[in-house]
Amino acid sequence: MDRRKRTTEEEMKKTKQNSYNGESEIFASCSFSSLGLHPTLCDQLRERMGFEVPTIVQAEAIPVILAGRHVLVNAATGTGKTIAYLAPVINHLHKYDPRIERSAGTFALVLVPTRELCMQVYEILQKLLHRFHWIVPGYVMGGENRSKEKARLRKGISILVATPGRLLDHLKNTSSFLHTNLRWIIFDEADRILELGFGKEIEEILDLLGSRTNGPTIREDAVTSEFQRQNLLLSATLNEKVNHLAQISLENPVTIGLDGKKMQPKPPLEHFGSVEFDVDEDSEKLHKIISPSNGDYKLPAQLVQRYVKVPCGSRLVVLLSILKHLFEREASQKIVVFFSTCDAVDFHYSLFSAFLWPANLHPETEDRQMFLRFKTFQLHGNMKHEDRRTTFQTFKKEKSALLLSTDVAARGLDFPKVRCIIQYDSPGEASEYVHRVGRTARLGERGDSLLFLQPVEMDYLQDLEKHGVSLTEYSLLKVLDSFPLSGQKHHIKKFISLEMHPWSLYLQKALESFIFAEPKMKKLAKDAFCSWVRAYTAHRGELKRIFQVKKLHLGHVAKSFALKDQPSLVGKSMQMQTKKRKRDQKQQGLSKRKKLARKT
Ligand SMILES: Nc1ncnc2c1ncn2[C@@H]1O[C@H](COP(=O)(O)OP(=O)(O)OP(=O)(O)O)[C@@H](O)[C@H]1O
Repeated sequence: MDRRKRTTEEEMKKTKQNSYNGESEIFASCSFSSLGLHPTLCDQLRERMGFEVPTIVQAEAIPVILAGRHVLVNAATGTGKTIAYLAPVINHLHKYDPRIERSAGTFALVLVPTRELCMQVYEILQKLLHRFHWIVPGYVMGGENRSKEKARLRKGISILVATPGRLLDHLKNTSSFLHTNLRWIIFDEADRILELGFGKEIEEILDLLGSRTNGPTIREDAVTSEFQRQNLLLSATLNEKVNHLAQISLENPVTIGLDGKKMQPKPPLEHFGSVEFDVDEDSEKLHKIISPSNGDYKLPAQLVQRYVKVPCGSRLVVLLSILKHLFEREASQKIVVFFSTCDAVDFHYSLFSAFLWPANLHPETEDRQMFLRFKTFQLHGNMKHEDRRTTFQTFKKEKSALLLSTDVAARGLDFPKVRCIIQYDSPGEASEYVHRVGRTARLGERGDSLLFLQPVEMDYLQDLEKHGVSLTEYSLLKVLDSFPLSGQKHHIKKFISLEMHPWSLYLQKALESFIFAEPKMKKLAKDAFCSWVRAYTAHRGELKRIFQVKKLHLGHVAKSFALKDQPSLVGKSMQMQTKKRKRDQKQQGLSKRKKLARKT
């Protein structure tokens, strides 16, 4: 073992002893300077960012990264992974003598899955580099103006944050993009980058940058750095694909946050399709990596996780009632609601922004008031780039607001003070559940999450249990009982069903009348209905067994979009699915009847 390696391991041991002293589950009991960071950078962390001490993941990762090792970090959401990789990179760069210059091009590359995360990391970089003006931060990402990006790359960007598609585009087409000095490649939210289908782009990027550890022979046009390469991979959840990326990009990595988990030998080559590389005994030893499928996901300990069981036809009234209840109970708070499709976000956003209290409920007041009286924002991939950017920035600053979003906001985004996450449409993969709820309860703060499930979807709880995620039931009737009807108090018997609750019936009727009277809303509702059904059929693997469209009553699904009647499902595939569902239902009915006949 060389001296550098030994020192790193000793430092890690020391850090762990310091960190896990029982004082806090989030912060370490050491200082940033004791980790080896330069005093100016420590000042910067304290003065510009307000960070007095490192988090545990930072205390573990920073010395290892400073020592030049490749690293795989698996730590819970909101534990400070961004600083864990940015601080040591900046520390190294600011020490170069002579000082690095813009004209030397890019030294560090941070790859992220979404534009919002790209902006977020870039903004943190700007703050951190305030006193290091010679280290230039920059970003390239989908949706931005290519020629402006080219111009910025030509001038030189020392630390570049990028989404994979756009980066590859510049690597191939921007000849002035200088990366001969590249030393670090960092994959933030590594698993998501791969889930989004960027696997091929990533392999191509690694090849073009000459950074594939033992992949196919490096391409002739690949430019290798004069520096020793150091690659870092980070995520709160890992999967099989990350295993592969780790194998082709990390060399003898130090794993952080994977203690006690089962190590998995390198899988057979054919498993990864396009990738072929030689396996010898040494590399076999080097490339041992976690098998996350066997492990529990890490969730913030203080997060309170609940589920609510709601029949399909009552979903919308329950969502509106819960939101109203939560904001009235605590006026100043932020909530994020996750939906499965862009159309669903559009519909609910328009509805929440326009729906008024029904006129007959408060006849004494002349002006009808908004049903939900808090600022509402929407975020999804079909929005204009500029609108996405504005929403992201504004919601960040708001003290009290609601964000309706697709999974575009599920990863890495750090919206301060989000108090509650509602998963109105279930997330699918358990890892996605973990990231969605990870937008709250960040850095030891309080946080609640609520998962909507239909009675036919309850098995999903078992799927989450397999990953160590367990939820308790939310008591909904109390919330519904708290709404008055025309000034009368309704005395509800405890056993009344949700669908028959007077408040549910009343609100559903009001919503349906509202949608019926507004052609624009009706169109949005229909579109949302169709894409929701399509998304429901797209669940993969094990989850297909739980989320079966044929178990749904499409009339009730329509009700959840405040539609009185079920719209025709446009598109051939949908028509075929409906026919199949009806056929299946008929057959099920027949066999049930047969069974009954046999019994009696
Ligand atoms: N040492 C620190 N002291 C105080 N706050 C910190 C410290 N480090 C990071 N933070 C803050 O903690 C929050 C979470 O950090 P960050 O977004 O890096 O978490 P993460 O682990 O990357 O989360 P995710 O897995 O969701 O991407 C941010 O608001 C960040 O500013």
